[in-house]
Amino acid sequence: MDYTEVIVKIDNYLKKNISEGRYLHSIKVAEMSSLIAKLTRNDMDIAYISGLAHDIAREFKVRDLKEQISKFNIFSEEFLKMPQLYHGPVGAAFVKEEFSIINSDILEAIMFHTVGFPNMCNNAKIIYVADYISLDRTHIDKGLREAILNKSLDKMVLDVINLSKDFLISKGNSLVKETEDMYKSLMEINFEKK
Ligand SMILES: Nc1ncnc2c1ncn2[C@@H]1O[C@H](COP(=O)(O)OP(=O)(O)O)[C@@H](O)[C@H]1O
Repeated sequence: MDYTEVIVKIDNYLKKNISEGRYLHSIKVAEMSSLIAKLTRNDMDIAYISGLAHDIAREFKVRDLKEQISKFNIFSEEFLKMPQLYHGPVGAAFVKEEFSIINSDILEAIMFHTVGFPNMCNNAKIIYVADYISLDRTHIDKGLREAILNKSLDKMVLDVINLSKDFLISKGNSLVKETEDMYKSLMEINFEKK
């Protein structure tokens, strides 16, 4: 895969098809993804491409998202009740079709970026964290961002799950099963073996 060519194609698509605010967010997530990949010794180009494309389907019509989610049979009932979560899997299918991207690390990262998934690959963990702590996210201050970036990748993910949980609880909502299961699997890896 020619990374530069793919980045230019996705960038051109985003500039034409999504709002300016969402485009700026996509660039910031791409930059943060690449930084996290560097810090955790993962592939920076793969992370950048995934971050850039993660929200490619965020502004698709709800009717289209609903129509396409039926292709996926891995999501929980709770997830399926929330069309605002569908843009991950639908976006992954879209980049495969539109840009012939077959790299599974990229597709998995786009697919699971909003709620995560148990045992997802490192690149997917990177995008999950980057989407929450990118520089355009005003609810994260510099100190908290730096504290998260100083941790191992799994502990970054655990921090983001905890922050999302607090946020959702404050709004009267809760984490979907995918995120809860990811939390449990990470706790087993990080703490049970001690
Ligand atoms: N793990 C989760 N469980 C349940 N709902 C979630 C979870 N993560 C995000 N949400 C909700 O899904 C919606 C979309 O989230 P997201 O795509 O991260 O928003 P944004 O447009 O800010 O990128 C938000 O309303 C958010 O509260």
